[in-house]
Amino acid sequence: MDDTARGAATALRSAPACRLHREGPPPAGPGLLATVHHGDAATPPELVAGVPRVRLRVSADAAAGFTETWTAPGTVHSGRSGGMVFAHTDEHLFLAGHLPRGDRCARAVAVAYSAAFELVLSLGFPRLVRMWNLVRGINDTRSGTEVYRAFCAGRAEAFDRHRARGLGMPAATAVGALGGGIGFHLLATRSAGVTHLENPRQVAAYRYPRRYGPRPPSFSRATWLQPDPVEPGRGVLYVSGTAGILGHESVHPGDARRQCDVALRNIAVLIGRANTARHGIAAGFTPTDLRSVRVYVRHARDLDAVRARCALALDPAADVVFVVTDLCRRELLVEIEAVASASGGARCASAPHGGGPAP
Ligand SMILES: C=C(O[C@@H]1C=C(C(=O)O)C=C[C@H]1O)C(=O)O
Repeated sequence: MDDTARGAATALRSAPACRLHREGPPPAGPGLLATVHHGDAATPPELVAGVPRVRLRVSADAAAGFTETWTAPGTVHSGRSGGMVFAHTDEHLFLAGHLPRGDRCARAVAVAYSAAFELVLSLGFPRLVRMWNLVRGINDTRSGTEVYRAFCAGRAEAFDRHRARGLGMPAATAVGALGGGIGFHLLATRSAGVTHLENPRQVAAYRYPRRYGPRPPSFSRATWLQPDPVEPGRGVLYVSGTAGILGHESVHPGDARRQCDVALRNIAVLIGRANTARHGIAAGFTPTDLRSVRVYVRHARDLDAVRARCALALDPAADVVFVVTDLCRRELLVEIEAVASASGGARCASAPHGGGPAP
């Protein structure tokens, strides 16, 4: 293969890329898999000019809105099925679905998520990489069970049904939303290497004890996507929403600043070389490598303190958005998700582990 052909082949074996835009939706470009608007209106996902469009209402402050675009190299095909929309290249799939407001019980979630997993499998993308779940009234207990707990029970049932067909639990986020019922979107891949990571500082979420709900949450702490089997050091690490939880317990109730520091330290250990090596991944990261960072804050009054703590740990060049919304446990005040990429070569292979403030 000459250099040009090798370059093209490498590009085609790349992970989906996320960009955050604060100035409204960007013009459509090649390889656009989806746009996700975080604004003042929630609508069921739709195809606009053949591109999946998700509109979420996460924040009361419309001025805090932003648009996220997902791109992947190659020709994009898109479609609709059973109220869901999707787009894929040969290698990567984006899929979005929605449950109306009245359907936040375990049964409805199990049905909707099972349908999504069926579609993922029938389209030929059996490796889940990343999932987002935006849940209206996530801490609402008026039905007798907290909405998040009912959501977890339904989602766990959907994973149970598909486990035998090889569907693993990917990195995920589940946070509150102000509009819609439950909106979800996901990334999956056909054949790229996928490794799900756990964090030595935290009990695996799928092993949380029963006191947090009848079924534990179904997600991994991070997922490493390695597009090319012969380039083990090149890939993307998708970091789940990470909060101030040690073991399985929320720490520092009422103190957003200290919860933020614990979340940052959790991420530092999760993505650090000691932990990635333990999972057989040939790249390691520090918090300054994080990009497409999303910081969810329960109360607007904590924004300044959380911003200041994040500024100490993150790279000044990182794209960071702050979203004010509810989180999966009432006592949690801050949660952080992000992406880290490695282009292969010495830098990532030798990156030190750790970084960020101590808990
Ligand atoms: C913060 C936590 O969980 C949150 C809930 C998730 C889910 O249920 O998918 C995923 C990540 C976080 O958004 C945690 O348990 O550590």
